[in-house]
Amino acid sequence: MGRKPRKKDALDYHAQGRPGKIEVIPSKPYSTQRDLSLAYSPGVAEPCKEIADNRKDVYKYTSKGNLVAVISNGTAVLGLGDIGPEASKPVMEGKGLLFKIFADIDVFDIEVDASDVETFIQTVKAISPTFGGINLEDIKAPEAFEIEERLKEELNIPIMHDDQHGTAIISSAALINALEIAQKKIEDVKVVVNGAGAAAISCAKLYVALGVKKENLFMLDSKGLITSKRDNTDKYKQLFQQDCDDIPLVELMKGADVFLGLSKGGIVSKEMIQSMAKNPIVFALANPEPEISYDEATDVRDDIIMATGRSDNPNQVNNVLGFPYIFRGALDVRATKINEEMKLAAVRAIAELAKETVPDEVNQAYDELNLSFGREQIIPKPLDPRLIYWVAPAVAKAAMESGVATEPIEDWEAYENELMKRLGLDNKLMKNIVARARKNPKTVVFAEADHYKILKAAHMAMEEGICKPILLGKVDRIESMIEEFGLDFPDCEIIDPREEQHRKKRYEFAEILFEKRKRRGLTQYEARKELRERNYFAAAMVETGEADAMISGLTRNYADTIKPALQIIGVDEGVSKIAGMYILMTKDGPIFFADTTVNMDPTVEDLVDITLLVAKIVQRFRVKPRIAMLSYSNFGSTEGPHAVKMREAVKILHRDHPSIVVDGEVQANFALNEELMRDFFSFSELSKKGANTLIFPTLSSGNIAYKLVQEMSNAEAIGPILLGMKKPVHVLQIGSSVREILNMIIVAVADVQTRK
Ligand SMILES: NC(=O)C1=CN([C@@H]2O[C@H](COP(=O)(O)OP(=O)(O)OC[C@H]3O[C@@H](n4cnc5c(N)ncnc54)[C@H](OP(=O)(O)O)[C@@H]3O)[C@@H](O)[C@H]2O)C=CC1
Ligand SMILES: CC(=O)C(=O)O
Ligand SMILES: [Mg+2]
Repeated sequence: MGRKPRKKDALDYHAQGRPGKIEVIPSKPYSTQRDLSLAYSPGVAEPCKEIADNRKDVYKYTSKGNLVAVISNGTAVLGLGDIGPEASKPVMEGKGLLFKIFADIDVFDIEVDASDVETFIQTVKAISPTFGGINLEDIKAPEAFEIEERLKEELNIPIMHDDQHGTAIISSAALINALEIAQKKIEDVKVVVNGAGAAAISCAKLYVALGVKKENLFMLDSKGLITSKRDNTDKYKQLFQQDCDDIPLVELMKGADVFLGLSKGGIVSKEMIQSMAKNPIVFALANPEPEISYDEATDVRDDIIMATGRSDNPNQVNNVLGFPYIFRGALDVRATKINEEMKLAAVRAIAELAKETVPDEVNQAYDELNLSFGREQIIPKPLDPRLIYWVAPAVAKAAMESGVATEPIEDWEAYENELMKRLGLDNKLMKNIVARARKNPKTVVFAEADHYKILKAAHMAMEEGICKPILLGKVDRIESMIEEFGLDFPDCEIIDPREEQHRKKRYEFAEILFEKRKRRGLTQYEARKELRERNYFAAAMVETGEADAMISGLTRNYADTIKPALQIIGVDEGVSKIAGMYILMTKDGPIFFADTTVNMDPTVEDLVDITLLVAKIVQRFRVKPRIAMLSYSNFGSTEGPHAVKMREAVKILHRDHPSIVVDGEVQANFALNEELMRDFFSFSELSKKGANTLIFPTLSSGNIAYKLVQEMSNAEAIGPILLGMKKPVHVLQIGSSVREILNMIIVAVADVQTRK
């Protein structure tokens, strides 16, 4: 389980580079005079006139149909309370990010300085023509109810207050499944709802609609149980009032079957959980701190079915499972509202999806062998890619059946394909690798731990639960840096191999080196001397299994760093060449580049070996490699030596490894564009789907290419990933950033985990 992020890291994350989390990117060409005259005056007048004649054409000529406003006035931001519109902006940008990555919906986040209902409503109404939908967020009750009701009546685009309905939908899906596991009937259960705000009241309403009896539902606000005897409640709270005197939470919890917390963190005790009925269902959903932590609650009851709103616990009951897909479905049929039928369709879809066999990629993302429906899987995981094509079509269908869809879908198969495409592949690879790494962290030895960037990246990886670091370097220097930068490495070994206390270990390691090199001119004395050097010591730790992987290279040249690892660990069986690969995280998915770091001018045989190494690692990352052997020539169009050697390598690969999808020699634009391939070279496998793996004729072409792509498209480059070593050794580029080092650690851990 990952630790809570440090305050500084959270602040740096938001402040670094372009501040915030969202930017606007043009979706049309804009580089020529002609482009500009189409994009703006005079060309832009044409769509304006069309829309003036027919308002609906705004969907045809502008981004409205895929643009949602996430709007808040900052009066109930997470569980932080009324912190104002500016302070709510990080959350709203965060929602925008989630809308984009999970459902490809564009978002403008809008923070309105208006806590009075009327001003807020008028503001939203005035800006509503811009948007295809409106997601109201973090507005406190009871104002939130009136705001949503009025806007729904007065506007005819989908509007949803996420904290009310998103939460109600997800927690209802979770409740249905939890009750099934607990073998309890919804009409019999006693439910305690702590909190009587926007989220709690909406959840309670849906629970009652699903069968919970009102007399069995006890709701509390900050002043106690909602009863008919109180005069400080409002009409929304009164829906759930009990005709009795106040009963404190601690008493209400006794014998309760379900606890739903939508209030604030840390107000439920272990004793309260202890006092609940058999198989208690506890949804402690306050953010960021739940009413009781997952660990505390599961500590006292083995029979508990426990959920929180957090991503670092099993059963994340959070509206992120709902709002992206509910809006996706609503926008795709151009629904005029989000109605009860659509919400119930989402509940059913989410509840049912949790019972489906979990695809391997979801298991891999969470490093589980077999996630399956049960106490720790009452709802789907947020990274489950099926959510979009389960929930959005269900919502769209319900909109059509209930008569609020204005653009009905006819071809459902095509729609589902479109949804899958929308999801893209962009950073799924990394998300999956990180999630897997966190489940099974490995020991990584850092040969240059007395460098701030290494310490920082190692610390971040340790905090993320990705690795257990071993730090090599001058101990006093490392310790003073740890102190200076406010880091903290509990239970972490810090070793200076030169120190006398490590002589015995050094000599043991030296024997390994001596054995391997004694017939190549190395004396025992020299071997012992070499082991004072940290790269030798680190390599020996990996060789003996004291560490799982090694990372070095930030401060020394590549050849000097790799030599000790080659001498002590050596290359993998059957491997004659090592090679270096980069992963470029493009918006169309990861593209693998090789060889970018080791072989200057590979021969045909070298190219075959490199291709096989790359194919293997790409498969280990659970991506099916589609390999292009790149050139300036296409399938024999020129006879230059670099074109010929790529062609020859393809011949050998086709002959000896027919199962690998590889082709060439081919130019890069053709390799990456299946349509272009189809037009000219439809005989090639790459015409079915473009390449995701690029092999270059020389080190300079590979190295230049990845750096160009990295700089010009802002794609994140991960690497160089060293291929062909017997054990995981990864060599950084001199001057790598903290982020690049962190990515390398993640890859190193994945390398350990995916070796047989
Ligand atoms: N996991 C998820 O998906 C979601 C979680 N939430 C979380 O739910 C919480 C509430 O959000 P929201 O409904 O939007 O906010 P609101 O401001 O509308 O409601 C907050 C409610 O909590 C009550 N409350 C505060 N302190 C206590 C207490 N000590 N005991 C009992 N009740 C208390 C308030 O009481 P009073 O009425 O007396 O002021 C109020 O009814 C937040 O922590 C939020 O992060 C919200 C949406 C989704
Ligand atoms: C998850 C969410 O929307 C909230 O806590 O407010
Ligand atoms: Mg919210």
